[in-house]
Amino acid sequence: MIILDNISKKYQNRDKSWFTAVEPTHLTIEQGEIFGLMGYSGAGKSTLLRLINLLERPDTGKVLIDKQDLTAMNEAQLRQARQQIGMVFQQFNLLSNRTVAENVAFPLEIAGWQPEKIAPRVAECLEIVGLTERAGHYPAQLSGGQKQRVGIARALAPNPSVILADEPTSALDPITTRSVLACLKEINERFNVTIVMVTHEMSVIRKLCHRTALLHQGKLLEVAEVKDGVILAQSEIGQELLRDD
Ligand SMILES: Nc1ncnc2c1ncn2[C@@H]1O[C@H](COP(=O)(O)OP(=O)(O)OP(=O)(O)O)[C@@H](O)[C@H]1O
Repeated sequence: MIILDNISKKYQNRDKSWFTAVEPTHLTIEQGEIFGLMGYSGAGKSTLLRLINLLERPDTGKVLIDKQDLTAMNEAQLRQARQQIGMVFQQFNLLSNRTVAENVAFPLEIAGWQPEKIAPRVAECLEIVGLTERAGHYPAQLSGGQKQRVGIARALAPNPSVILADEPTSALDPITTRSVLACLKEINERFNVTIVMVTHEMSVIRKLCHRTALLHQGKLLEVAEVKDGVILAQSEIGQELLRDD
């Protein structure tokens, strides 16, 4: 369902030399999977995630989602295709001057939903994440876990087939992390939404993911299965990451 075909990304350093953040990578992520991207800091995890929805443009290769080639699209087509792809951020990225309900409504307004369809969809999404009671509150009045659940409701609102999550629980304590992971898992199971998630927390991969990619210095070392909460990594770096955990 998501095919990354030979994608790569370089950045230019201040001295004009080039730094490769993601080496040419081929990766297939199945519909309905919860797929992890793990690796040490600087491995290229966030860059790879942002290449999936073309927040970063790849230098080489193609990104195919549901057989649509995002890399071949013009801006208008890409805007349309991105409605299939929600995003959840480590620091939530909520609009502080909008209420919870207005935050969740935001992507629907941008996508041009008919006004009368927005309120019921917002109510539905807030119910899914357990925040119906907080609809009229502002982000500053919420706990970190509640803010992240608003972020998840916002990502879910346009009915995406894919949610990209960049360290969604890194700013949260262990108990709040558990409830946010349960929320993501429920969304995956109920709506068959594919979730691709960057995390440096092995426990998050163990609890949630079906498979995980292991990245190191911009290279995809392996794709490991997660079976009964055990990450079946074969590579040396994979073993090391698991030992350090
Ligand atoms: N916009 C940019 N310009 C220049 N270099 C960048 C840019 N974005 C990322 N990089 C570099 O690319 C490399 C990979 O970064 P990336 O954020 O993808 O890694 P990561 O695995 O997510 O790391 P972390 O766990 O620390 O967030 C890093 O060395 C980073 O400094």
